[in-house]
Order: sequence, then C-alpha cells, then structure tokens
Amino acid sequence: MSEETPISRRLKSVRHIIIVCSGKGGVGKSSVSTQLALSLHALSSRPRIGILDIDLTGPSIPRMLGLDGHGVHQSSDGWVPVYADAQQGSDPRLACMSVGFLLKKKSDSVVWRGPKKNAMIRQFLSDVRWGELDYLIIDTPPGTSDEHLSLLEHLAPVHSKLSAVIVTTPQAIALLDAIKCLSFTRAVKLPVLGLIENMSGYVCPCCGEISNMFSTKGGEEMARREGLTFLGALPVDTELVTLLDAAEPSSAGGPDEAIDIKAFDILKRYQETSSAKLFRSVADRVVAGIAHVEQGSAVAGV
Ligand SMILES: Nc1ncnc2c1ncn2[C@@H]1O[C@H](COP(=O)(O)OP(=O)(O)OP(=O)(O)O)[C@@H](O)[C@H]1O
Ligand code: SF4
Repeated sequence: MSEETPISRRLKSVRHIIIVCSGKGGVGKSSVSTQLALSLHALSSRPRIGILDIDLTGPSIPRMLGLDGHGVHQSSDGWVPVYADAQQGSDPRLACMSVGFLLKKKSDSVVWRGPKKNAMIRQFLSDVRWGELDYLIIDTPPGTSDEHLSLLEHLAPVHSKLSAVIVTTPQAIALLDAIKCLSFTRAVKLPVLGLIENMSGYVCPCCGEISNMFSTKGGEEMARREGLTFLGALPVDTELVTLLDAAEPSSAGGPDEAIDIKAFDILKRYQETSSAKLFRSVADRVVAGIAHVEQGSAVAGV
C-alpha cells in the first residue's frame, strides 16, 4: 500500500467500507443504506457504524435518520459527525455525515460541477472524525457518475477493505441499469457483496401479508445469472415510508435535543416494522459477505 495520506490516516480505523449503489434513481438506495445502518446497529455485537451520504444533489440520509436540521461542528481534529443514537448515552455508535448538514435550508440544492464535487468528497473522506468504525456505509448518487469515480480514485489506493451492494427494483428498466452498475464495479475491481431487490411486492398495512402487484424476482434472477449473492427482496412497506419520510424533528426540548429525540425514536420504531424483520437476514448476508472479502476469498461480481 502507498504512503500515508490524509484520507488513509483518517480511514485506517475503519474496518470495512460498504458502497451502496444503484443503476437507476429512486429505487431505494438511500432507504437501503439507512436500513443497513439501523439493522447493523441492532446486532448484539454492538458494531460501530458510520453512514456517509455523498448523494450531493439529493441528500436524504439526514431526513431518513430523523437528523434534518443538524449542522456540522468543526473541531480541532476535523468535522464531528452527527450521532443518530446521541440520546442513548455516552457511547453513541451510529455516526452520520451528509452534505445535507452543510446546507442552510432543507430546500437549498447543490449545483456543482465535477471538480467541486470531487473536492467535497475528498474533504468528507479526509476530514470527518469517525473514530473507530466497524462499518462505514457510503450512500452514492444513482448511476455511475463523477461521485463514484472520485470515491474510488480516493479510496482504492488507500483502503483494501471495500465492497459494494447493488440495489434494484424488479422492473426490466431498473435491471438494465443495475447491469451497468455491475459493469462499473467489475471495471474498477470493486467486490460486490450482492444484490437487493427493493419494492418487490407490497406489505398490506392491515394484515402484513406480502402480495405481488407487479413483477418480482427480476433482481433474484439477475443475481443468479451474474453469479452474485442475492441479499434479499424487500417489499413496498407503507409503515417504512411513514417512519423514514416523515422524519421531522419533534417539538420536545431545544432544537438539537428535539432532533435527537426524533432520531432515537426512529432507531427504536424501525426495529418493529415488517421491513426491519426482513432486513435482518439481508444484514446477516452482508456481514457474511464482508467476512469473505476480508479473508481474501474470491468474491462473485468482480
Ligand atoms: N421498500 C420500500 N417501501 C416503501 N417505500 C420505499 C421503499 N424503499 C424506498 N421507499 C421510498 O421510495 C422513495 C425513494 O427511495 P430512496 O430515496 O431510498 O431512493 P434512492 O434510490 O436513494 O433515490 P435517489 O435516486 O433520489 O438517490 C423514498 O420516499 C423512500 O422512502
Ligand atoms: S392482504 Fe389481507 S388485509 Fe390486506 S387487503 Fe388483502 S386480505 Fe385484506
């Protein structure tokens, strides 16, 4: 491995980096990144988790974790991440950083060209004070854009424990884009932990029964064809949308305290949703896939 850089110094205390990507927009990449963070957080091994949102033009992780409204604090040792479990006591384990924390208003948008995006990503990788992490989940924009190239350019030379999760929906158009995303990971030799088929069927809000309104299993078939691990199918779950999309700060306490209470509430309530129950096996497969990558075993998808 090459000489130390600000990024390698910062990330040497991160055990594994999981890049969450999708070929197409709106297939649920941010919701999968959030659910992965929440599910890993609930493991009895109590891992330390970071979630970095580099979807610069559409950051949604702060909203999904109930952290909208927080700003970034600068310390002498870099940017301090925002902790979703700050209300849990003195040893929070779910750290979050997003361009959303840098915007003055939620409605502000980032209109940047490639070099500025690249500089922002470099700063996220070199300046955030994550501390020791077991998993750093990186939520990326849809497709294979400047952000992906910058990310790989910065990470590949300094961090060997990198892998990707691909998210798709079962429809043919999303699958075509997922194949493009897979080709990208192969071109840059990024191991793929597996594929998630999101919005596969529908959870009835009355009885919890899963019905298949549209096509399903497209992702599962693609995984089989491409020799990828199928990490699981996640149905459309209205309970999940209510929880993650309506994540406005509660009115209790002062401004930051109100946000932290909201985030803590999401952390607890998520575990009771049908999605959380299904996601547990996805998270187990991700953890098993990481063990393979770390042992240097051949990984499907490369
Ligand atoms: N399994 C699901 N059940 C119900 N709603 C879902 C599910 N997955 C995602 N959603 C909802 O669909 C919308 C899009 O999801 P999300 O923002 O995660 O997609 P994305 O792929 O990250 O989008 P973008 O292309 O904007 O980055 C959100 O409102 C999210 O809450
Ligand atoms: S899934 Fe069950 S509760 Fe939902 S509409 Fe069908 S029968 Fe009714």
